[in-house]
Amino acid sequence: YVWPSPQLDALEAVRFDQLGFNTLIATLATFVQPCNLFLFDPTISPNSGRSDAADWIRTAYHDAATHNSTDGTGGMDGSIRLPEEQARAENAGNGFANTMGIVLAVVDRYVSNADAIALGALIAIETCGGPEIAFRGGRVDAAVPNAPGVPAPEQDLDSHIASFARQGFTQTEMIGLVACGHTFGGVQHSFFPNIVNVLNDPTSTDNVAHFDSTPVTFDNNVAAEYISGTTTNPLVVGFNDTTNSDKRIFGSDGNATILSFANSPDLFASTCADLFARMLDTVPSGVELTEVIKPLPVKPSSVNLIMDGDTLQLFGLVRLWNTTEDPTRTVRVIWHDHNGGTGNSTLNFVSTSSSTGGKYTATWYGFNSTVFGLMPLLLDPVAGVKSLSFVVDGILEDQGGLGFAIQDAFMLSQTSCQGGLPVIGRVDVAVRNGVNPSRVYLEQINIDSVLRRSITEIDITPPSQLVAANSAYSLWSMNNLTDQSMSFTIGAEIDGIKYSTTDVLYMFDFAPCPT
Ligand code: HEM
Repeated sequence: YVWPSPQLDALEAVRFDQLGFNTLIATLATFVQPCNLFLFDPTISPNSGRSDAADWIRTAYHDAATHNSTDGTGGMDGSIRLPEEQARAENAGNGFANTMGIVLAVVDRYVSNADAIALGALIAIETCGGPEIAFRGGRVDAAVPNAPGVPAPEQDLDSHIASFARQGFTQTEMIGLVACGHTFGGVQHSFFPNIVNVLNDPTSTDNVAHFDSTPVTFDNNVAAEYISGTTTNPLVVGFNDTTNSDKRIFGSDGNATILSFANSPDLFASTCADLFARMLDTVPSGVELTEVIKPLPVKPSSVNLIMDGDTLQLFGLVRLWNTTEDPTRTVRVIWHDHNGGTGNSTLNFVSTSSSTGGKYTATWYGFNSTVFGLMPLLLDPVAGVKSLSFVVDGILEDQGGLGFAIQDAFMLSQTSCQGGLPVIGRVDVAVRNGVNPSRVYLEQINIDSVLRRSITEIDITPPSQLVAANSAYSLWSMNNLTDQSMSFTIGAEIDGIKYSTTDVLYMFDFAPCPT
C-alpha cells in the first residue's frame, strides 16, 4: 500500500513492530515470549500447563466459529469479548477472559476488537514456531452476541462436518484446522472434568492434558504422535470415548489427511498458514477486509507538524524494514515544498525493533535525533512541506516516484495553552492560508458500553476575523476547554475529504496560559 494510510499504517505497526523501539506499550509479542508464558496465573508459574499463546488461538477460533456462510452472519467480529457469549457452555473455560485482558489493549480507532483478536492469534502462532500468516485488517466489531455455533467435543462426527460446512470449511479442511489449532495447548480438568482427571503433574499444575508433547510450539507432533500411537491427546485417547472428537475427526477420511501431516512438517505448516488465514478472514457478509498487509520497506512514523511562530517544526522517524544496525549506512530525508524547492538532512540511527520471534529486525532513524532526543527539523512555513523522500545508501526511496505525502494544511500551534484560573485551556490550530477547510475539529476517541471505538468530533468555530499565526498560516482557536486531562487529535475537512493528525495531543503538555 501507499503511505500514508492511517488505518493500514496503524495495523501494519501492530502486526510488524512487535518488540523494541517505537512499539506499543502493550505490544502483543511480549505476552507470548517465551511461548510458555501464562500471565493469567497469579503465581506466574511456568509450570501451570497453560499458555497465553494457546488461549489466544482458541479465542480467535471461538470468535470465527459462529459464522454461517449461508446467511453471512457471525464470524470474526469480536463478539467473543461479550460476557453473554463467554457464558455459553460452548465457550467453557477462562482462556477468553485471559485473552481479552491482554489482546484488547491494542485496540484504537483504526484497530477493532476483532482485528486485535485476529492479531493476537496470528502473533502467537508466528512467534511460537508457526508459519507466516497473511493478515488483512478491517474487521468490524459486533455489538450483540452471534448465534451459538462453536463445536463441542461430545457432538458426533456428522454434527462436526455440518458445523464446519456452516463455517465454510470442507471435511478435509476441518481435519486440517482442528490439527492446526490443537498443536497448541490442551484440555483443563477444571472446566472439562468429564474429559480430564486431576493430573498430579508438577509441570501442569492447572491440570491441562496437552494435545501433543510440545504444547507451546507449532509443529506437526499432534499428527505424528497420533499416527505413531504415542499421542496423549485427551480428545483422542480420553477415558470417555463420547468426547474423543479429535479421534473421530482425524480418522474421518481413513487418516489420509493426518498421515500426510505426520509425514511432512512443511505440508502441515503451509496448510495451516492457509487455513488460519481463512479462519481469521471469516467475517460477516458486508465487511470488507483490507489488502494483505505487508511491511513497508521504508516507513515514516510519528510524523508530526507543529507551528512554532515563524517556524514549521517537522518531527518524525523512518523505519528501514529487515535491516540491522550498520554504522556505515547513510540515511537522508528530502522534503519537497509547495514552491518546487527541496531541503534535506542526514538522519541518525536511533534504535531497533524486531518481530516474528526475532526473525525480522528493523532499524529506526530520527529526523533530527541528537543527544537530547528527537528534535524537529525546522522548516519555512511559507514554503511548507508537500512530501518526503529518503535516500538510503545513495538509493532513492520515494514509493516509486509518488513520494511520502505530508499534509501541512493544518496543525497544532505552539500558542495552545492550559491552566490559569479558573482552570481553562485553549487549542490553537494553524491553518494554511488559501486552503479553506470547511471544518476544523478536535477528535476524541469514544468507547461505548461494548468497547467499540468511535470518534467524537468537536467543531472549532471558524474565526470571524483572521488571526495570523505567521505570514502563511492563520489560527482557528477553541477557547475555554475545561478538561486538562483531555487528549485529542486534530481533524479537518478539505474539499470533502477528512484528514487527521496522527500524534495524540495532551492538554497538560501545553504551556501555561498567560494570565
Ligand atoms: C470440533 C472442533 C473442536 C473441538 C470439539 C474442540 C474442543 C476443544 C476443547 C474441549 C478444548 C479445551 C479448552 C480448555 O480446557 O480450556 C480445546 C482447546 C483448544 N482448542 Fe479446540 N476444539 C475444536 C477445534 C479447534 C480449532 C479449529 C482450533 C483452532 C484453529 C482450536 C484451538 C484450540 C486451542 C489452541 C486450544 C488450547 C487452549 C488452551 O490450552 O488454553 N480448536 N478445544
